[in-house]
Amino acid sequence: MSTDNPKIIYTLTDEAPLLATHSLLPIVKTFTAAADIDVETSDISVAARILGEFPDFLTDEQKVPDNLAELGRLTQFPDTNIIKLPNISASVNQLINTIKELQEKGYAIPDYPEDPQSDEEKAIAARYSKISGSAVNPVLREGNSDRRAPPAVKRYAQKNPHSMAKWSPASRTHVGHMKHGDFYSSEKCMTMDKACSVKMDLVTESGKTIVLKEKTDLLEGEIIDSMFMSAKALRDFFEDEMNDAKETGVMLSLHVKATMMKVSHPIVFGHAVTVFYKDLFEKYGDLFKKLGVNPNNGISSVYEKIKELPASFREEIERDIHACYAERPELAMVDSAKGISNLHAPNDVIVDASMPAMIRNGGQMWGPDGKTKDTKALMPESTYARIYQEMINFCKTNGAFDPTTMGTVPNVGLMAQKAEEYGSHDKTFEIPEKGVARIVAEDGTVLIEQNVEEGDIWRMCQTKDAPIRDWVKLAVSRAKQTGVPTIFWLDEYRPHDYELIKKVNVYLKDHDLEGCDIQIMSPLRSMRFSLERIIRGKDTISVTGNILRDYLTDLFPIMELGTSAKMLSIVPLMAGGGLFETGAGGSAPKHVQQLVEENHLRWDSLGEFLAIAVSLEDVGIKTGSERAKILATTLDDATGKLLDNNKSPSRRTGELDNRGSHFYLAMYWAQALAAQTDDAELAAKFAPLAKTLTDNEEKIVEELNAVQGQAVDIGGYFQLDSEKTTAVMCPSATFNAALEAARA
Ligand SMILES: NC(=O)C1=CN([C@@H]2O[C@H](COP(=O)(O)OP(=O)(O)OC[C@H]3O[C@@H](n4cnc5c(N)ncnc54)[C@H](OP(=O)(O)O)[C@@H]3O)[C@@H](O)[C@H]2O)C=CC1
Ligand SMILES: O=C(O)CCC(=O)C(=O)O
Ligand SMILES: [Mg+2]
Repeated sequence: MSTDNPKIIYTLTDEAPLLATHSLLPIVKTFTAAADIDVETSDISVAARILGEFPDFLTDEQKVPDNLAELGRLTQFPDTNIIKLPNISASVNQLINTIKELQEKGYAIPDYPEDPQSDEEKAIAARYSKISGSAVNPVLREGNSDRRAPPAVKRYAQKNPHSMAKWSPASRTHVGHMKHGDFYSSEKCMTMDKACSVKMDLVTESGKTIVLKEKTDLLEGEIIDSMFMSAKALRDFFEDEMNDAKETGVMLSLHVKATMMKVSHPIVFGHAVTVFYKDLFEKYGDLFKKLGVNPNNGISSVYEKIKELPASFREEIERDIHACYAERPELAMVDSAKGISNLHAPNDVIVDASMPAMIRNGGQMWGPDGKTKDTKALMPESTYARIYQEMINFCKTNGAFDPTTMGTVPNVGLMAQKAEEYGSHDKTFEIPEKGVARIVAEDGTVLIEQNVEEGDIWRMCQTKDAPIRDWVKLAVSRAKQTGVPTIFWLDEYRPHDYELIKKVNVYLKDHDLEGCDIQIMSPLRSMRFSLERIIRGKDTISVTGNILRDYLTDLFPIMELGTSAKMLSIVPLMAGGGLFETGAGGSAPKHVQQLVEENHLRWDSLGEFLAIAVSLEDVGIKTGSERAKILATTLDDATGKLLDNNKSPSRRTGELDNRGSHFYLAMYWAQALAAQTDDAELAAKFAPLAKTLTDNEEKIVEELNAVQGQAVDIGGYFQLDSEKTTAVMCPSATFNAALEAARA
């Protein structure tokens, strides 16, 4: 059904946010209906994206539309309003598990070809690669990023500080990064003086020319980068760092973003695995190849593939795995109780969340014995790793941050039109043989070339001019609105940043900068500057490229607020629409586990509350709907009250959880609407709901909490049974009836 009503598209995603949606959406729809706003859903879960990609394998009843493509199309229209929840950026392991679940449910989709040989297998692998990794965000993020802690949230954190472990000046924790042979060392860059198309090829030492990417169209003013990571330098780095950790007795951890950097980082992860377990891979190299072990998927791939061997042989290999631990340093664990280490699977430790969690924890991670310890945090690429070392140094000198007094560091991030690393996935290659990697223009001119060796990871990134202009504009507007010093984190010694700096200096002149304090500093100086201010309670806006956007919008919120889930995360689309993201974190797989085992969901939907409010405000501004504006302000009031009254979810089973916090939001929202005087009809409409919820508060909370403690069935992991999940997520008959009555 389509109406002329303003429309908000609410995405259905994965894991904890999808569970929370089953409870929150009926509430939201009850309220938006009063302002004649349609809230439509769009399923972009990893399962739905797989089904959308393979209609030719499905029955007519099973077919689903390609929702992501449709949303991508809609980002180009000014009246588009999308609320985007975090979704799984699937590693190969996650993709395979999703496929398996769907096949078991009767969808005849093809197996994932782990080692595609035939043309048919290669075609299927290419179709699956569209779904793997960070496949959603780059499509929807047709605008730059504005992430910040709203004042009410910041005040709440200052009054109710989360725990912060102590930092000792004697902490041995440090970052290990490459000093040569990484992307930083090899980066070359140029700005296009006219539009053209380029080819990426490799001229091998043996005289062949291998075309790696036939055609990439470039616009005038676009910045392109070429860079490679030397496989040899990377392996030497891992070997040296592992030996150092062993000799000095410090625990080892690896921090990559194999989901978002979906081509390069799984390879980096794979090298870490084969270097750490080098005796194992030397001994069983041929067998592992035959079995299809892929170290890029972690040591879990070995365990998975040896399952098919006779028990005695399998046990021998398992003994050899264990023998490696005697030679190597202790490994940081993801789940020490289950013996799952940092090298188990690449999606288990994701740098943007894992480094802040470690820093918040006094620089410590969990060891195999379940105790927390200092760690050597390996993050091979030095481009961005050094900012973490700067923060670690700061904590060693100044102690842990104090959430009650610290300032805030919001972020304005460049990411539109697949800026920087976002656009590199189809331009990243593992070099098949030694030669010269080249970016060549149509007329045959070689624009950039570099000498590479077999196994090196070579990539090209693109950053278009219009997004850069838009990013500078967004930074200036935040600087003006806040009066806060605004720092561009750009490294003039890095070729890419050098080109960006030239543009930033030009585009800043398009704006009236009266009263603004805007500076450009290297990422290290920017970090230091922001930290010196933050401990004095002062705020500093960070304006960064795409990767630092990702890193900083978990790093600072986790120190300031305890989690990045509480961030306001707006993407003003360049075509005029709005993409309202919820929080800055991910889909919290551990929360699903707790729900399934104990029927308690500790997911905090604060990010959703904030996003819905700005989405409604946007509808109000764009359509002139006063009711939408009232819904937005009353929702913000309700959110503030929820925080003040401590009605956020508890981590502990038996206490108020996600569902209970949604009840309180509904009650406070209805009360605020009933109390407002701008629209008497709206007030009258919500008065009965406000009364019913207020009168039945105790009963509803009791109904919501009583169900906890037992295992529940939601009918799947990647594809939920909607009915079963709704039953689990909406267990209060009294609350359900009240909402239904309000909708009638
Ligand atoms: N925007 C997006 O679409 C993003 C998607 N992802 C995807 O999310 C998945 C998991 O990523 P991961 O790196 O583990 O990061 P997550 O942010 O999902 O998890 C890290 C931890 O942060 C805490 N957390 C995150 N969100 C909330 C919330 N709303 N309420 C309460 N606590 C929260 C949880 O801590 P605790 O366990 O202590 O409660 C959680 O375990 C991956 O598949 C990744 O690809 C990741 C980042 C962004
Ligand atoms: O796209 C992704 O995989 C993750 C994105 C992310 O972590 C972020 O935007 O903060
Ligand atoms: Mg992130």
